[in-house]
Amino acid sequence: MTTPVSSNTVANSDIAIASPRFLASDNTSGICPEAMHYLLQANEQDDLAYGNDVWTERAANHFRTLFETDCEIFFVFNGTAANSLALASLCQSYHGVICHQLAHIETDECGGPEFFSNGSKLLPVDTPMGKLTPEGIASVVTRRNDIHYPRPRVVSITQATEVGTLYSLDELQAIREVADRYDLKVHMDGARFANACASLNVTPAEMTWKAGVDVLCFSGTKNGLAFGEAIVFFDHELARDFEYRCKQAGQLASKMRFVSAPWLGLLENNVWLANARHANAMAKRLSEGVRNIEGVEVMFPVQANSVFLEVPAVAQQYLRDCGWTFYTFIGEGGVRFVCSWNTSETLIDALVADLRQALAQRDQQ
Ligand SMILES: Cc1ncc(COP(=O)(O)O)c(C=O)c1O
Ligand SMILES: C[C@H](O)[C@H](N)C(=O)O
Repeated sequence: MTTPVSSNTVANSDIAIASPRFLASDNTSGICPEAMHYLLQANEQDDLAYGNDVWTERAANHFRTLFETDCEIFFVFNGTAANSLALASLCQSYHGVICHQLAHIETDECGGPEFFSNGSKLLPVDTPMGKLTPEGIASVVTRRNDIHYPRPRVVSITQATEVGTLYSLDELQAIREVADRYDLKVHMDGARFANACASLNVTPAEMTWKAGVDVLCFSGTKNGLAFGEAIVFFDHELARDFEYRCKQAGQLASKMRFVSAPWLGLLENNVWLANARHANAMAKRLSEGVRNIEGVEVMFPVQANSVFLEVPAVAQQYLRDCGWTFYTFIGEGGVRFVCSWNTSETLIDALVADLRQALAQRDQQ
């Protein structure tokens, strides 16, 4: 494999050095200007600590307007904390949490949900497209009813899923119906909630409490914040004492205003939606750009901002040599690219060109 001649390689002495290009995750993006504006605004003067500041109240009230209901909001640092603490508030240690086998809580949170719930067991299900189904949920609940097996208590769904697919409102409703049948709570990992709303063109209320979701973990990190996730409880009883759980877990920031205020940058003027729409559009551009590249396959329907591609190993190395960063350990293998609020058309077109070059070179070998 000769040294790549991608546009991204800069001749430097006798070797070409590719500057890194980031599409491995929406976690690599920067802070969007609107969020930065409020971060600086919150820095203009001192304020009360531990969430008692005016910015945290403003942001929480904005969420209640956005979700069209009197929900309870808690701001934490990252998604693993959000999911782990939310799940811990929904079940006891002897309960089980039904999730997809590709769920982030199962694959990428290092046992956080089990740890913070003092032992609630994740009960993974293998169903198509990274999505739980009513039948899959029922199969877990009815699998056993003896005292030796944890009692299923929660259904955890990820919207958009870890493989970039979406639950329709009807599918969410069907999951709510099976949850009611078996007395289960519904948790939504909304790491890419904004992308799902944008793609389905539905309101946050329609995709949560109106579809029977009890608690949502809404990621700001992946939508343009430096960090920060909002845990949104639609059932006040489930939120009882949750602030103590956050404090004990080290998730109560003393200068909470710097976590909450940037959310105003996303929530005002629906910047969260515009950021998500852009990321989704870039994912679509990528998936359409590679459609006619012989040897590259799109593994899942591109319904949000993630694109999973089957790419031959030698071509993967070519991409790495061109400076592309991507993960291969998520989902069912393949190469994952995730687009963000700031992903440019130029970057996407450069990736498509490098992929085309990679496969052309492979075919010449
Ligand atoms: C589906 C999903 N859920 C939750 C998270 C939260 O993870 P983190 O703790 O890295 O913020 C991520 C991370 O990107 C994710 O992809
Ligand atoms: C690597 C990890 O899964 C992270 N949540 C991501 O999606 O990039």
